[in-house]
Amino acid sequence: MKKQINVVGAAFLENGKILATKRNDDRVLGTLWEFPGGKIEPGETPQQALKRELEEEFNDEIVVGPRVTATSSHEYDFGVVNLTVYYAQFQTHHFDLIAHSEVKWTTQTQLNDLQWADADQAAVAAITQANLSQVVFDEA
Ligand SMILES: Nc1nc2c([nH]c(=O)n2[C@H]2C[C@H](O)[C@@H](COP(=O)(O)OP(=O)(O)OP(=O)(O)O)O2)c(=O)[nH]1
Repeated sequence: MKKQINVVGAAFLENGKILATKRNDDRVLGTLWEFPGGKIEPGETPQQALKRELEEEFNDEIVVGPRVTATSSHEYDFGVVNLTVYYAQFQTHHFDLIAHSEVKWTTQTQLNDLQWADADQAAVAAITQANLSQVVFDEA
């Protein structure tokens, strides 16, 4: 069986726009757009993993909101990525680009103009169809 890689991503929502990020070129899938985040480590909840990753990648504290849609799996040559995306908001605004080469705040329709990693298709489709004004952040 191929290696299973459990990954969590953040769909940051601000003023009706969603943050799309492009990984540094030297990383796996470096030419594609993704939701910032990374692998869930043993013993972590998805929310804890997301907070840790965003501190590592942007040096920011975040609030994790509801899940965008069900976990979706995609088989790459290096393994199977099981991706879960959550809506999120920034609590701090350092926004240091430590692991990314490009970031873009996009409207729902503009999301479809970007070339996303294969595992992201379901989340992108769900966000495109969502009523973003009804996404609630309990902790915020
Ligand atoms: N963060 C993130 N990763 C994604 C998305 N879509 C997708 O297929 N992936 C893949 C790329 C990677 O294989 C994996 C995430 O792992 P990661 O962000 O820790 O990337 P990495 O392999 O560079 O990390 P590392 O082993 O160097 O610590 O999931 C996405 O939207 N966000």
